[in-house]
Amino acid sequence: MPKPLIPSTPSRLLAEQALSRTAGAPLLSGNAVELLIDAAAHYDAWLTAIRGARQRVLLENYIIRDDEVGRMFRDALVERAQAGVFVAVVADWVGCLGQSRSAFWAPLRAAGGEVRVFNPPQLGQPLGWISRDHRKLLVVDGVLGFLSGVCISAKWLGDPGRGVPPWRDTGVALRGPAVAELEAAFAQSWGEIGVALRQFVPLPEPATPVGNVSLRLIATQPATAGMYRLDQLIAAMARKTLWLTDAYFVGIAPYVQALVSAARDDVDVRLLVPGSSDIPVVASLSRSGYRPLLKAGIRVFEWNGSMLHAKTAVADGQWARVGSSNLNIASWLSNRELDVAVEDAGFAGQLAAQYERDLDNATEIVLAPRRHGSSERVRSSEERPRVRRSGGSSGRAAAGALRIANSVGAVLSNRRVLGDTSGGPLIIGTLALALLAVIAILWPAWIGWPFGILAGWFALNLGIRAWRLRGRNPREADDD
Ligand SMILES: O=P(O)(O)OC[C@H](O)CO
Repeated sequence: MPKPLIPSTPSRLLAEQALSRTAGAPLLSGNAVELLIDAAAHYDAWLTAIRGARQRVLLENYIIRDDEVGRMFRDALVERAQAGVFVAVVADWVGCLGQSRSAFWAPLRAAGGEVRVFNPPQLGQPLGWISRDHRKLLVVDGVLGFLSGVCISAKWLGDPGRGVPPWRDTGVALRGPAVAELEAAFAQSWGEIGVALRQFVPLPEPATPVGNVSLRLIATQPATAGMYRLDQLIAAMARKTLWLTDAYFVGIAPYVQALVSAARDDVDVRLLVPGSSDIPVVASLSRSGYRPLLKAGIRVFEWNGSMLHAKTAVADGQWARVGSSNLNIASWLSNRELDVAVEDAGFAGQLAAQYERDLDNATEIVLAPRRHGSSERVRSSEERPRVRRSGGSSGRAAAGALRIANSVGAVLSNRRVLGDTSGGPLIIGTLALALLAVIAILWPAWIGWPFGILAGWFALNLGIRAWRLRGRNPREADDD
């Protein structure tokens, strides 16, 4: 019997306080939680919920693609809007870039539905595009809610015709008090883009709780870092096991250190990542971070299917996290994300069992001794099956760029000890800077022009921002 992650009173009260403050989210009891595995199960559950909506449908997703899946959702929303149901959709501008155009939503708007696009590029915010709405959320009638890693695109279903299996992804269906929090999270995104969400007639409280699961709903906004701090805290609190799954792992030093410390305390720490990613550059950056994990005794596995897109964690068979947050700096610090942290042995057990099933289709990465030379090399523990994958695109490259900058910055400022793991990003950084140096010496105008244009662009944006803020009192300006 594993020791529980959160022990009995009074340590429990202290642990709860730490978890609530860190996550910025209270513990909500009386919920029902259902685990959803892979996109087909999600799309079935989501479409059934939408088609059964009687009063309101709130949908927020990073990617909604104009393909057979996207159109199925749009048509279901149109049908509900025509029947008088309030339908509101938030889609992310970067996530949907090249996936769906404004015209895709014309039938829904014509039916009375409302669609808002999160954070398109705008003057006055030259770096504003970095912050994305990465949530995957659906709430129907204020009683049934979903959050997940799954976007709305046929890509998640694979391509049976070409032998591409479906992507591995994870989400949950929620009933109970958590659903009001989901609506509040949606209302916050909605209100950020335009006029606030209308008030709905409150539904009568069910006479008895719909379930007995306690959880925290963590709806992060840029720089609140609730999920980052919670991930660190869980690594510090785990006593027996910490099993992580992530699509775009780009470990930064403080988090890697938290995992290393847990492993050194004999916690069974495992990390499952894609073997074949839709964003190969991020996979390479993930790999370049394996060595310190392996050296500390953390077990790393690469999934052998088409693409592993899930973002989950399970600790000590007691605590489980599911949602949209990847283990990288883009998710932790600059996006709007939505995750649920469940404190329930039954649910955590289900997620742990799924983890073990996933490992059956994964290859362990190990440190193997070299024949000549001193250091060990990172390699697969076995011959791997070749799997076809479908293509993809994403802003997670920004996390990769940050990792390169992090490693190069560490060398230049001498501010942390670099393990031999930083070699990959350092080589990329070295080549990029050497290229820049050659261009600057031989063709200075090639550097001068872009620099001049960039400086001018920033000046223009800052000027516009200053102009908009003129005459406002400092408190209003702070709120902006
Ligand atoms: O950002 P994620 O983790 O939702 O991944 C979306 C990818 O861009 C899919 O190609």
